[in-house]
Amino acid sequence: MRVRFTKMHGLGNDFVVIDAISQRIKLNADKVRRLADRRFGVGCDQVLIVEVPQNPDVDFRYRIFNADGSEVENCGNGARCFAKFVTDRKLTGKSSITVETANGIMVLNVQDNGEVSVDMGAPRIQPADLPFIAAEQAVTYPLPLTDTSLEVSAVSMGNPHAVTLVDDIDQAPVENWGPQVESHQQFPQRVNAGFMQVISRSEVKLRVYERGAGETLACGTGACAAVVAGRLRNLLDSEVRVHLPGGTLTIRWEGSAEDTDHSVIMTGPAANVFHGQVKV
Ligand SMILES: N[C@H](CCC[C@H](N)C(=O)O)C(=O)O
Repeated sequence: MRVRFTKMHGLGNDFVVIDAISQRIKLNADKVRRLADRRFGVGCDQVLIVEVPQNPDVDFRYRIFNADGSEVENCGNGARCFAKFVTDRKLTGKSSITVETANGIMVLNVQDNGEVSVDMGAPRIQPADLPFIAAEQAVTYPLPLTDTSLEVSAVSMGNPHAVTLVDDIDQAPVENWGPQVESHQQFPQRVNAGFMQVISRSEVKLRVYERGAGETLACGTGACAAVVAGRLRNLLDSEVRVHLPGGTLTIRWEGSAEDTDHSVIMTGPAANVFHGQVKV
């Protein structure tokens, strides 16, 4: 079956986006892996499928699949690209769009300058929310690796994140620590591994070894989780510029360790790369 798609990216975190409203598509993990393959397929970090919502009060549903074929709960850069996709293709005339994902309902605002601001909802920091196996909830947890032990913060943005502070992001052994954290036995559903260098109370550098995709040039939920982790440790103010290898996101969160029930607001760009058709 031939399917129309749009290749997009959010700060270099790249996606194959498919309109499953005006075309029929049946995907399975093998087909996702083939689509995402950078040699045998189109190539991307995640595949995003735009669908009719199940909830009549919501504008769209969108599903998120990692390059390894796993379906996941949330994707920050993907949400911004989804908003640009449905706007550009006139699937909606709204600039404030509601969308349901496996994690719940989000509101996305397409701004005049083309950037998209997303209410990512409130973070969850109970270990069971990730899930993360820990004796009790804490701001940081020791996480033994083969040749060292990290101190991680555990934050769910609907999807799980383990955030580690590093002194120098460029020297951090992400290719060694990332896979060990991602598949650590204390994370039964695996985890996205974030490595954050704090520059100031309003600026950080971040690299993310993503669950199911490896190190990406940017991770939206990872940037949200990193700011939450930084605020739980009282290192960051409520608005932070997060510098990722692919570019910068602005993250706002008014919450604290005492009161996490505040939405994280992520703002950043979304870009088209090309349109195409592919046999799936
Ligand atoms: N790898 C993530 C999903 C994609 C998240 C990322 N691309 C973002 O922008 O948030 C996970 O397995 O939870």
